[in-house]
Amino acid sequence: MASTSIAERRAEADGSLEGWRTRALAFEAEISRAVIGQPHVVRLLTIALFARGHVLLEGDVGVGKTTILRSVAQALGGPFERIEGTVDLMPTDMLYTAFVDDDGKPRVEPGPVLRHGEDLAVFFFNEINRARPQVHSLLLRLMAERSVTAFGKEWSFPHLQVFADRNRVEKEETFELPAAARDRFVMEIGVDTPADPEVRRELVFDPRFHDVDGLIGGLKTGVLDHRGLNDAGRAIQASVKTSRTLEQYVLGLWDALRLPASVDVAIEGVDMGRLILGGGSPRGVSALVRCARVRAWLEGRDMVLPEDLRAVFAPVMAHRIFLDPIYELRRDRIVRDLCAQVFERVPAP
Ligand SMILES: Nc1ncnc2c1ncn2[C@@H]1O[C@H](COP(=O)(O)OP(=O)(O)OP(=O)(O)O)[C@@H](O)[C@H]1O
Repeated sequence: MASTSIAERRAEADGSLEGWRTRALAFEAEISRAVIGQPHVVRLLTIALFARGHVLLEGDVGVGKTTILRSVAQALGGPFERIEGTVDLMPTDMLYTAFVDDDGKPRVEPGPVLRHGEDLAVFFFNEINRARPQVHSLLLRLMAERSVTAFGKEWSFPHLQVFADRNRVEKEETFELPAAARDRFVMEIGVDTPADPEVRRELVFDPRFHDVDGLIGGLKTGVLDHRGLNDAGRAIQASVKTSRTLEQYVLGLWDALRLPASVDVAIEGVDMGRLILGGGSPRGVSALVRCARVRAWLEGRDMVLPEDLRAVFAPVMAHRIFLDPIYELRRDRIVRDLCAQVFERVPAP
């Protein structure tokens, strides 16, 4: 135990990528103390953090989405703000609050995005599909440019990570995110109820999991320094290599997504010739490679392998595939089959 912590401290002290990796694994372990049965989701969120991309979590009601995102914010440390999506939320509510104070004077105070100045580390948008499109477009700018204009000046948030969640059950009074907005999320991660009966038993019978504030409050904070993530992310991208054959493989996967019939992908009840309206932008495919590099690094390698692409493929690519509207209702199953078959049909190096 003692020797691990000395090794950890040494790794921290040298500030190298190996030190960052040690801390990234400690970060995952910390989150997994509060969030059980979701190692896959925790790994994907860590990859997104180091790929410097925003994330949308989607799942049934009460599967722990909020708990996961709050745990990430707690373990990361740094200023954290959260807003609830509602139908009457105005874009300006993200930026400032106007009210009449005790002396009857009008006052304007910074809202959640501006409250911590430019050091904001995590902005969590709860139930994003309950907010109206005007709010989405401000969020979009914040995500794409990490900046907003308010109080007559430009604010930039160089360390900002946006997390959003939406439940996939309720469709009443909700506003779907436009395709362009979804493309700005580096990943969309599906969260399901854990399948393991032992994990389910713990979730239901262990009172620790009934008290979210206690659960999250018990986590260490500042396991990663949010101010160093941009540099660490850049160093990972520069140091993890892709071979020429792997690059060919990525281009092959990309082609297969755009023209699935060309590699004999067949999905029951689907006319493969008309299924795809748009399949993966260059932004999407470069996000795939960025995330695969981070995944390789977390696994202790400096070379991307096909398994790294496979690990991040669906969360990075699925939401960027645009289908003919007649298939939208069956989207989840179709896109899952499509991604799986693309991997089967395109020969890996
Ligand atoms: N895998 C998990 N690990 C730890 N706690 C969990 C897990 N899944 C569910 N919970 C517990 O279930 C409860 C509901 O979780 P939470 O509020 O995070 O769900 P949610 O998916 O955000 O729900 P909603 O869609 O209503 O916002 C909390 O008490 C939380 O601690």
